[in-house]
Amino acid sequence: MGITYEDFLDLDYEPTDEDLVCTFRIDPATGMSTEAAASRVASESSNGTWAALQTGADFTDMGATTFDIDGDLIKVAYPAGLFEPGNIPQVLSCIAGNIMGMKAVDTIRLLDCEWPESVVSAYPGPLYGSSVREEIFGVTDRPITATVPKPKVGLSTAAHAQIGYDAWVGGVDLLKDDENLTDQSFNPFSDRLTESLSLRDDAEDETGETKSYLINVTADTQTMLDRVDEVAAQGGEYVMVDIITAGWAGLQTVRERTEKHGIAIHAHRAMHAAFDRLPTHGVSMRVLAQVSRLCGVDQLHTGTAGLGKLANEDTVGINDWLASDLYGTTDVLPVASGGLHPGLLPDLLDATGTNVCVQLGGGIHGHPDGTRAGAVALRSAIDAYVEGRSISEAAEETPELAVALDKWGTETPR
Ligand SMILES: O=C(O)[C@H](O)COP(=O)(O)O
Ligand SMILES: [Mg+2]
Repeated sequence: MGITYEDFLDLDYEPTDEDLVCTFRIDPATGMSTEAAASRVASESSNGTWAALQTGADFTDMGATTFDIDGDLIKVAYPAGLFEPGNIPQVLSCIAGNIMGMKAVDTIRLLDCEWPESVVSAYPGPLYGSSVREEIFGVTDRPITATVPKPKVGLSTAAHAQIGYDAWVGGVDLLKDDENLTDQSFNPFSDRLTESLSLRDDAEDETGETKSYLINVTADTQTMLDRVDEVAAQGGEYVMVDIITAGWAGLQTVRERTEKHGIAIHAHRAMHAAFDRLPTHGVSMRVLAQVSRLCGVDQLHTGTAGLGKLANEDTVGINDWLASDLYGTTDVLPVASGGLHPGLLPDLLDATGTNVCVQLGGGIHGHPDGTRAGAVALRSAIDAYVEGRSISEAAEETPELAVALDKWGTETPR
């Protein structure tokens, strides 16, 4: 039986509960009909190719079906049996593999996936999700907060830990490594872990509040596992992984190890914009977030609803999906980060709600009176929002917030 690409188009097909349904936006190549391009997408991403096959060999039909075409949007149904259980790299090699570069389409963007339970049940999902707020910090009614020491790299270990201390005693919950700080000579991983957790303990003693640290373990997989073990041995509650640059396979292996230690995963998405920034091509952040939830990250950067320094994106829509029911899979706590300062908090929290983590780097360490004042300004803005007080009222009671508002107002930085 020859397979030709017309075999992959059936506008009468009704997807089953077992199918993974993907929505793509396509721009057919010149001279190619939308139907032909849509069929090639289903073919190349499942079991077909450009030529009609005449092998004559028997095979299990794992072909996908394009079943809906609506303008430049198409829907493709994939049989669950096409996907190896628990193997995200293989799933993405199907639904975001060759089709991203094939000539049959000038551009193509994977917009959304509707995941069947049979695929989802093969993944661990998050260990904590948004319950990190209560389970780790005992917080139920406010966002948790984080800060990245700046300059993002180059600080000595002692300076990094001291900045963390100043932020913790100022009211911030989490110290966070930046995405490109791992184990460099100026700030070695093990030293940074030990010194930061030691000052974390001091800050807890001083404030009576739980404090924690998002240390970046990103590296080759074995090194990441060793670092997870090291964090666990030193009493850390989190690890941070640059999930795009570390890769999905590495993340899945780290997730297996964090399960053993009861450690939460903070997912930074550096390099995501290589896939999701162009509206006509690539893989949407919505799909990257879906895959991250299956792999089991607890916290994930999802943008700032257009308010910060990063390009605008569907932060709220992605956050809603991360909180949605997915056959009982634990949710993910969204992280708003990138160009935020206290003056933006009311609008941000109006958009995202308070079941989030809010990270400020420059918005704390750029405070005219330094890190501790910047942390006080952030925390007072958060507390005011939760208590229903306006930020200007809060500023009358908290001079550090007044100084931050005087410096940055409510303007969005670039
Ligand atoms: O890693 C991040 O999220 C950013 O580096 C945040 O830094 P910023 O708050 O200074 O933009
Ligand atoms: Mg950063």
